[in-house]
Order: sequence, then structure tokens, then C-alpha cells
Amino acid sequence: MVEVLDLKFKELITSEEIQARVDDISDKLNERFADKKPIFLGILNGSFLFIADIFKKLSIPCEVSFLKIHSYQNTESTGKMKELIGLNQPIEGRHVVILEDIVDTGRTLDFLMKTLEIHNPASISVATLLHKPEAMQVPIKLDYVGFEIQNQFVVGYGLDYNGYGRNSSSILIKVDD
Ligand SMILES: O=P(O)(O)OC[C@H]1O[C@H](OP(=O)(O)OP(=O)(O)O)[C@H](O)[C@@H]1O
Ligand code: HPA
Repeated sequence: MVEVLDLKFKELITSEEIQARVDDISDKLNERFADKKPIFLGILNGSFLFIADIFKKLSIPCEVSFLKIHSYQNTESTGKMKELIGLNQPIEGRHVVILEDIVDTGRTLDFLMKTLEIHNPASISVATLLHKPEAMQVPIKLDYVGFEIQNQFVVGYGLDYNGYGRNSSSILIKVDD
């Protein structure tokens, strides 16, 4: 059992399992975008480890840029998207790949897709390490998913509970008291 602030967690996905999925997703991205010079958009903060691990495995010509969007307080989405760092690079005519740590309710991604579509990219694809199918409130196509998980709060590998827990190399799931 691991304590993060006032909550208890246990291991759900090991570091080795994460790295195996990162390798698989990177292989698919290398193949799919080989001649497309894609731009990867990492969504901070939660995705910073996923972005770094994926990016190291890319062997194709590509760029990376970052957006920072925040909406969670405690273990719930507030539904209010705070865009703390916005798009600072032209994406018109570019193949964009969003890198997310988790798609939970889908609200962040929905907000992001609408924001990006205005700039007329050639395509938008989504790669996420985690997905909670039962929690989705907005239907969005996900192109690359590391793991589908149950509808329970998780931390680790970049994901946080009120800022803490990001530094676990495995994904931890909340356990009830
Ligand atoms: O599908 P949703 O319900 O919208 O949840 C997914 C979003 O929530 C988290 O961000 P958060 O607001 O916690 O900000 P952080 O990444 O800076 O911790 C996560 O990094 C995703 O961006
Ligand atoms: O389960 C979660 N854990 C941490 N951050 C999150 N953001 C959306 N869902 C989650």
C-alpha cells in the first residue's frame, strides 16, 4: 500500500508493462507518420513522462511542443479548462499527434480538439497512455491507447493527486478505506 496525502493506493500497472506499451505505440507512430513530419503536442503536466519516453523512441523527422491545461481538483474534474500554456506554434496543414497521460471524462480532449481544429491541421491523432472507457462523457476517437482501466482514480508515471504522486514509476490505483 502507498499513501499519497490522505489517500491510499496500490500498484495497478508496473513500470515494465508501461515501457512495453510505450515501445509498441512508438513503433506504430514511427510507421504511420514516417513521411509526414508530424508535430507532437504534449499536454502538461500529467503527460511529461509519457511524452519523454515516447519521444525518445521516435526515429522519424518530427517536432514536439507543449500545451498546459488543468481542470482537476482533488480526484474530480471541475469541468472548467484552464489553458495555462496555449498553442505557440502554427499547425496549419500539419499532422498533429496529441500525447495525453489519461483520457477520463474526455472533457480535456474535447476542449483541445475544438481549439486545434480552428487552426486547420492536416490531421489530429490521439495517443494516450490510459483510458477509462466507463468514465467517458464525450465520444472521441482515440488512435493509440496504452491501457484501458476501470473507473477509479489513479496516480503515478506523471499523474497526480493534488500535485503529489507523479514520481511513482508505476501506475497506482486508489483503494477504498
Ligand atoms: O478526460 P478528463 O476527465 O478531462 O481528464 C484528463 C485530463 O486530466 C488530467 O489533467 P489535470 O487537469 O489533472 O492537469 P495536470 O495534468 O496538470 O495534472 C490529465 O493530464 C488529462 O489532461
Ligand atoms: O485518475 C486520474 N488520476 C490523476 N489525474 C487524472 N486526470 C483525470 N483522471 C485522473
